[in-house]
Amino acid sequence: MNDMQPVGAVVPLRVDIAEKTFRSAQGVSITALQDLSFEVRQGEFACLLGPSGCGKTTTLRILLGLDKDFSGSFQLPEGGQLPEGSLSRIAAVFQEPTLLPWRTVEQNVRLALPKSLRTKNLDGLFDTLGLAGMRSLYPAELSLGLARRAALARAFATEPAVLFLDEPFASLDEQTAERLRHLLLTVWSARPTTALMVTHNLREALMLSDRIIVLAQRPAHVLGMFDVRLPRHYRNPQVMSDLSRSFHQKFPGVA
Ligand SMILES: Nc1ncnc2c1ncn2[C@@H]1O[C@H](COP(=O)(O)OP(=O)(O)OP(=O)(O)O)[C@@H](O)[C@H]1O
Repeated sequence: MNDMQPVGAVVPLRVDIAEKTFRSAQGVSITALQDLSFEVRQGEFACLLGPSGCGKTTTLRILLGLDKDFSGSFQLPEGGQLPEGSLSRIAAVFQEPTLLPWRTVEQNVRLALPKSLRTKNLDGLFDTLGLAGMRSLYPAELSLGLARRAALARAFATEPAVLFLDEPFASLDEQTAERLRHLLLTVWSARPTTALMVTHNLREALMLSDRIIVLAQRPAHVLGMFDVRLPRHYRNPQVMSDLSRSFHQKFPGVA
């Protein structure tokens, strides 16, 4: 667990999805999730790790309220100190940064805020993410890495109770991805909100997580948990290699 006091959440993220089946017009059914149950504790950073096509994105879409056609239930973190006028307790970062092309970086971030907070001081957040000099640029002027940073800034600016990330560093070169992982940790550690990130990168999961939720092949259900109860600054290359070995002993053939 992180050392900082978690903020913004007083209940865990609790997921109990009995079943999610996609049905095509031709009558073909694909059951993506079955008996998927797990919990992410308050202020914890968890990763959902599983093979391609097992149902990770489907799970996030349900938790984000984008797909209501499933059986089961879930509970999102709530409560805590909501900034006055705040609308959203949920923030999400996707593979595609989904920035509005006709708005600057700063406008993209501020538009995610409730009206009463649009003038909030964001200097610290932009500085932390290395975006201080990019605030007036338009998305088309940004590299992919910078656009992902802007998407992170937009998510953290809202001070969410829960943060969902769906492979936010996919399709970046490894050096850029690594820099962004460190930036994500820095900005998250300043205000550790409950976070659930989808990845199929074990190293990334071991570096970022308090806990890894390991999913089986489709239909997704939990194979087991791997807790990384070690402060992140101790996770040097040797420790990471030991963690990776322990993970493979516990989950042979996964990742
Ligand atoms: N709208 C849809 N209609 C039909 N099948 C779908 C739909 N969306 C997803 N699926 C199927 O559900 C299964 C789970 O998909 P999902 O995208 O959740 O997997 P994933 O674990 O996120 O994969 P990846 O790691 O490759 O992104 C896959 O077999 C996929 O083909």
